[in-house]
Amino acid sequence: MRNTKQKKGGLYNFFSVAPKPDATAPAKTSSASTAAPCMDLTDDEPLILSSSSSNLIDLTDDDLFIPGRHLPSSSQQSDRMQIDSDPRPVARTVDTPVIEMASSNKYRINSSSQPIRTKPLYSSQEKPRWSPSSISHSQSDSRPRQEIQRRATVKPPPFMPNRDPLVTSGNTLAVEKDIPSSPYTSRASPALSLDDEDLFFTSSKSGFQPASTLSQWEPHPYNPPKTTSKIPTSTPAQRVSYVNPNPYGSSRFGQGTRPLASALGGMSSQSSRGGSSYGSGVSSASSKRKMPASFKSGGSVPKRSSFGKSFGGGHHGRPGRGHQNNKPAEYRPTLSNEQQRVLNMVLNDQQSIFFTGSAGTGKSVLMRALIEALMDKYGPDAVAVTASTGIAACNINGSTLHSFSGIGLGTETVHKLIEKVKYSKRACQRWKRTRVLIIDESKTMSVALWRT
Ligand SMILES: Nc1ncnc2c1ncn2[C@@H]1O[C@H](COP(=O)(O)OP(=O)(O)OP(=O)(O)O)[C@@H](O)[C@H]1O
Repeated sequence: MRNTKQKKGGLYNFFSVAPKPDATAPAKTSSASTAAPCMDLTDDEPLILSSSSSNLIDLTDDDLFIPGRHLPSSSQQSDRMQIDSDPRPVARTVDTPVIEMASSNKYRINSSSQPIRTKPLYSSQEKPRWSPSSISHSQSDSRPRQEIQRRATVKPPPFMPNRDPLVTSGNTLAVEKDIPSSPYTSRASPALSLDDEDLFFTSSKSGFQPASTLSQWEPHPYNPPKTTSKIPTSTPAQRVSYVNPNPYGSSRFGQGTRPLASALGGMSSQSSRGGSSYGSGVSSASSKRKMPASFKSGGSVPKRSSFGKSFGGGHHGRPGRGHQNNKPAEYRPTLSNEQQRVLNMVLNDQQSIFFTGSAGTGKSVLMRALIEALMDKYGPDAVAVTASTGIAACNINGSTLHSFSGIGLGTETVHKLIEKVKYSKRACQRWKRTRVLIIDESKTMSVALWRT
């Protein structure tokens, strides 16, 4: 980068910015041009005004390129111009502000010697050299600061997102220096591939930490894994029993745990067969997999058969026989006399009843007591716990009446509904083994369905 020292031989567009002592003495400008510091404006370099050498630099719109005043010196080349339009004394401009302007603000002289200020043009390879830190001001300058700033203001270049951060060198600073690189385009961003078999692991080729070092992995306290394997530990107190994430749902929920089971130890039945509905390459990934130390202690996951039992094997929506519910015991208040009377009517007298009441009268408490007592008496499969809506069914850990009965929407006639139930083998089995049918929130059922 050239400084503002005078050059004997102008190389490019060489402008000597000197004070104008007297308009009537044009010959003196020639000597002033040789004595005064000069400024070199090239195509490649920004305009630099150095204060260390007490150069006179003051670029304003009034000072530049007045036609008729640009007198090419005979001792200089044809493209060497002298500007003597500044009437201010030299002493005033000592320690002028240091202004670094971008190359886009250079001036060009056309054939008619008219100044043309070109717009900032940045090619795809050129880096913008604008920076607000490149503008500084001297304390001894007598001009208002706002004026200096206005003159030194350089319009920043447009944002170019696909460009690399500009590497700074020398005195040139760049506005893109602090722009963070995009993680999608940065070459330094390591590749991270995720699939069901590569949980917690990254490719070693990417330079990431290998998964084998993640021995201290622990689940997030706010999102603990609901399904854990039976991990044999030294003390029985630390043994983690199997927790059913959805003990009241159907067996379909058991499938959702297999990816996690695969991540835990790859011991699920489906992973052992080498097939997975969550992507290919399971067997190859399993061979390369290194489990964290916390999962290396021989954890096993129940197979498909036990899954079916654990996850609500009973199609009535009740917990299956293999279910082990670790939920805390519910609060079971002692039944009142009225509640106990209804309970006796059902259990002892075997009456079909319809009990209702206003909110908070203990209907749900009585319902839970009835279900428990009936299951103890007739067996879990003989008691069908249903509700007219899904939300009500979830509240009592049951299923909807339509789902249990297999009648679909239940809008057909009785004969057609019977044929539909007969067509479903599982529905027929449910009806055959049911001895007690409980329907919660039966008020919301349609009258037509009641009559049916
Ligand atoms: N016999 C009882 N002894 C003590 N508390 C009871 C008894 N029966 C019900 N409760 C309490 O009364 C409250 C309301 O009971 P419950 O939810 O069964 O009423 P509900 O009729 O089902 O209300 P809703 O119709 O709004 O569902 C509950 O907090 C329940 O614990």
